[in-house]
Amino acid sequence: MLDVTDLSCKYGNARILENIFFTTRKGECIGIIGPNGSGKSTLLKTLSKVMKPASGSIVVCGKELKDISMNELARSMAVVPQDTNVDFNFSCLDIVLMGRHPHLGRFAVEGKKDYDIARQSMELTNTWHLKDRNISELSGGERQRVIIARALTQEPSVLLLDEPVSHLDINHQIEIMELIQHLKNDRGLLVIVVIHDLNLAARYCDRLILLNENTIQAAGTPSEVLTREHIRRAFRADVLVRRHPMTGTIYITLLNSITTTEPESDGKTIHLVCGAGTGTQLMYQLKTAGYNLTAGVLNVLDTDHETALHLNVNTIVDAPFSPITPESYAANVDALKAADYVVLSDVPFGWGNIKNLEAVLEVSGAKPVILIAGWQNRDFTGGKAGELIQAILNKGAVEVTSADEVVRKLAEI
Ligand SMILES: Nc1ncnc2c1ncn2[C@@H]1O[C@H](COP(=O)(O)OP(=O)(O)OP(=O)(O)O)[C@@H](O)[C@H]1O
Repeated sequence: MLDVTDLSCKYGNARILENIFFTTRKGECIGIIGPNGSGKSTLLKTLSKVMKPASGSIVVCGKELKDISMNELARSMAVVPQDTNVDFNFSCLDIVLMGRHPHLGRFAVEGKKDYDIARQSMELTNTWHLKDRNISELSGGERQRVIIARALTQEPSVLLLDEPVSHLDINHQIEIMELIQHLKNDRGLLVIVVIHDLNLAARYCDRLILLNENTIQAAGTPSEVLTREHIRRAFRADVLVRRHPMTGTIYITLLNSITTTEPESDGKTIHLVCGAGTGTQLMYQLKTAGYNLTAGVLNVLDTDHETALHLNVNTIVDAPFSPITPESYAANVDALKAADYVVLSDVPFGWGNIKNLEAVLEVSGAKPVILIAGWQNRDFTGGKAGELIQAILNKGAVEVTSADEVVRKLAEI
């Protein structure tokens, strides 16, 4: 529907984009993402013929873009720019009706059909109540929605939007993204949207194009593109990428800007005994502090096991909900012996994981062991776990109360 082959874009001699290839289909939403200055708006301007490409080809609905007149293009493609400021004193309805101009004859005025289409578009974008207001008096979010209504009034088959939700509150953000979903699903529009919010991109876009370093760094489905590694490289940010249990789409949590991460360790190794989510914050903080981390024994599907996978922590695992096997126990003892320090989270102990305490006891006294307080309330073995922890403390383990304190304590050792 809109196919791009070997496109490159320049401002003067400044090379902005090159080697851009992608194809699109009717009824899909493509998100253009990337760090500031990576060329997202430039790409959109080139696709909409506002800017001439330095080289390459853009084909819209089977025809080379360079051979399509602006008026003809406006009948198949509508654009919602990043800056929706309008300096004229037009009513919102007048602005929306301007979307009909490409369809009208040279001297024709809008008729009932045009009004009906404009009204429909304004109702879809929840702006009909603003029809008599002066566009220059609207809030940024209201104006954005009016400009989207104008774009829809063009009855395009391709809709390009440059950061359409940047001025909107979260409710209106979802409203616009759901409108986009409706337009592609029910009207078969191809939507290409520049979007900064990676979570909205993951949720509403079928495919993403990640621009970085003058070209496409990654393209594909949201889960193919929004990996920790891709985000790290493009945005210089450390994130957690997970699948949302309710929406089923992936979501991203920002952890840290990479430039602020200053390792505090000399590459020492810590073996972490944790489980049931008690190790998640610890793993992240210890990794951020620069320690090499191992963990175990964890059950597959335990929250901490998932975190370990995200953070590339070498982990000894057993099957979900299974007690620790002799093989895992032996591997855990080996990992404990190989580590410089041992950290024991405030994990609840039952008969399934009590062997982890026996393993820690085996190395206690030989190396620093730090444990997080709270075990007294988390002993589901009728006192056996408490006895083992007391024995570990008797061998010189240090008890602290938080993950932050673990990091501080380790820095002191
Ligand atoms: N008119 C112009 N003349 C010269 N350089 C420009 C022009 N417009 C943009 N640039 C430069 O081109 C590069 C890409 O800009 P562009 O606006 O396409 O990036 P973007 O990815 O949309 O950024 P943002 O996320 O900040 O909106 C930037 O380095 C920018 O400074």
